[in-house]
Amino acid sequence: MSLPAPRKKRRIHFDDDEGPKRSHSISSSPSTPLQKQREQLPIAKERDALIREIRENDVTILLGETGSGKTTQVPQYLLEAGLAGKGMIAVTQPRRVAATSLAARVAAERGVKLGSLVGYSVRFDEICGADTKIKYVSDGMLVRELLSDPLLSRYSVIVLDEAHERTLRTDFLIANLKSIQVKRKQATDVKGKGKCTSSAVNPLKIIVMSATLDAEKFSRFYHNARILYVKGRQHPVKIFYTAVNQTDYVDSALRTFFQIHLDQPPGDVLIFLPGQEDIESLEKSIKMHAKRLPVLVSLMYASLPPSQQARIFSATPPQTRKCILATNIAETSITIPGIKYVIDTGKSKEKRYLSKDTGGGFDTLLTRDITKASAMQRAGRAGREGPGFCFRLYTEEAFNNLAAASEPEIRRCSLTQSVLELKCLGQDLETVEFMDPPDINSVVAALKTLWILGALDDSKTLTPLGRQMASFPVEPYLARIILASSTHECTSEVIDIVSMISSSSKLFLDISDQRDAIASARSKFRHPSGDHLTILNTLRAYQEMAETENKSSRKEWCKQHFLNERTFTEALKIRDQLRVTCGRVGLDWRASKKDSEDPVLRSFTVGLVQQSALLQPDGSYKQLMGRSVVKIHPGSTLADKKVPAIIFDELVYTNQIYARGVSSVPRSYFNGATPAIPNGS
Ligand SMILES: Nc1ncnc2c1ncn2[C@@H]1O[C@H](COP(=O)(O)OP(=O)(O)OP(=O)(O)O)[C@@H](O)[C@H]1O
Repeated sequence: MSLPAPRKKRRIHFDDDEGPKRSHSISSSPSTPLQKQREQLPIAKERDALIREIRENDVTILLGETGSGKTTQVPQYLLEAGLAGKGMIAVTQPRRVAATSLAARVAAERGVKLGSLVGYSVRFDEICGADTKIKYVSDGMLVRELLSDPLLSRYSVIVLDEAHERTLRTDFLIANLKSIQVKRKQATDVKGKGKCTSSAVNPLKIIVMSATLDAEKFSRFYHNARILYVKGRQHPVKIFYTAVNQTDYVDSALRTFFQIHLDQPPGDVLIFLPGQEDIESLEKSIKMHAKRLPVLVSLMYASLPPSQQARIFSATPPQTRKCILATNIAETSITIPGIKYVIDTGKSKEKRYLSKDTGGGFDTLLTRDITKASAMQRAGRAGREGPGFCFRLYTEEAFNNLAAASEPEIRRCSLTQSVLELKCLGQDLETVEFMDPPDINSVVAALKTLWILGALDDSKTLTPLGRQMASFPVEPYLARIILASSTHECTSEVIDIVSMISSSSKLFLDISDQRDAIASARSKFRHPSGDHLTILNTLRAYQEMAETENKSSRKEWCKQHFLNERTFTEALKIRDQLRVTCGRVGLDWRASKKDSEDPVLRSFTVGLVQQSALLQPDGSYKQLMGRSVVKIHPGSTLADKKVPAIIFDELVYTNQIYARGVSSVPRSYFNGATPAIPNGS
């Protein structure tokens, strides 16, 4: 893509185009002790009143501007006031990066080692100890704890942070905490009368927090709970809108970045874009134009490995401006030191369930306009250490027309895992009191999937297999594959592949101008049946090499084969956890076959029966269960091949529907795979 020189041409005009003045400087001094910083936060003035209210009320809804100090301070106030009692304080976060970085910050504020008094727990990673009292936890992890401890008896206080995001897991917790609180209260009353032996008798306090929340709605749900407002923000953020709407938001972001870079005082820049592709394209353009003007570009999106995401928090070298290109995963909760300028494209990707009626039957990501709540959260990432500036790449009128808040995930995402989790708790999605009830079609689709996987019987009752599936920290279909591998005696191989699939980073690096070199470097791993066994071959080759080679040779080996080493390291950690879970459910993960091709593919077919397609006479592939015609993704080892039947990990919806992570299987594998599957096509 050729781009105009950003400075001279097509300057973007903002409504107040004087822009931030050069005289602005960041006010906080690096030598300021953390304690002093704490005392200066707006919430500090309200500390005593807050504690009093929380002590008196079972549920508190707390609203305060971004950066006012809710997330880092409230848990510490609770601890200092003795409200944790003998239990712990959990603070939920919709995103893992927020949970890990907040725990590190609060541990530093208290002068303790991370994992002692303050810890965190996110999927596949936990740093906590016996003396942990404040635990930052992803909402998904707290849901998992619920499965083994239905009264969450280890916690005295649960803080639901960033509740406005209304993730499926947060909604799940909002609903369950309401009934848990009643049960624990009853237990306390009974114990008071000397009749109870339960240890989970301490009452539970619930605190719901956000900067952008429909507080009245939450209050009504929790029996008119008390709403508290923390006034004020620590530093101002000046907002600029474009004079006219921008059609190409990547190009506009590029030009706005250089307007800041060339004209404005030091300070790092955070740019919000919808997805990885836009981020990579903007990264290239910035690097191309910034040759003589030092810019350090860092990236932040969900599929980047956690260790790489963490780089955005590292210090900016002197005389350099850091520019972080992020999706909405950097939108809430986190403080990125140095950020003074935010550029908001006004777009994000939103997960949506495409129903079978529209040719789907799967979750997909669609680029959409953000909401007012998101715009405010994005602006709030500036102005955390000093005055900040937010450049919105849309007009003020467009902002006024944005929806106030996004539709809750429960109304737009696949519910399969949630239904399974509720079943394990003895509940039904249809009968649980949610803040917003789910769409009945999504409930039916989830029940059907679980029945096909064998997690539910004909009367929608949880089967022993379903309970085993819920024990695994992966999607139900992957858990089903692992359990099927026990029958086919290939659990070792299957867990290897499932771990690689579950890793958050892409294994195969794709560099468009080196396609031939890539194909030849990786040809030795290629398995004729497709991607699943190719992944296994690649992992085996990596492990064999890693046994004898040092760190730098391993890195070189990965580079030569265009592979992402982080995928291997992350997958090996995930594998450890899956092996432990196998042990817990009585499965021998060491089970392995010499010739594993057939058993592995049979196991995968059991879990992927809904993610399969059959070759049609016209050469296209049609979903076995569903109406979509799908194409094999160009990145697959089976791209352009015609095989009678395929199974795949996921569907990607662009201008076509692509199947990704594809293997070829004989049609006969589907016979009897489930009672609902028709024979052949
Ligand atoms: N990692 C960090 N490095 C430097 N300062 C930090 C860090 N974390 C927090 N702070 C400081 O503490 C302030 C309060 O942060 P906190 O996350 O508690 O605010 P909040 O009210 O929860 O905001 P939000 O709603 O945006 O999450 C920040 O504005 C910043 O000044």
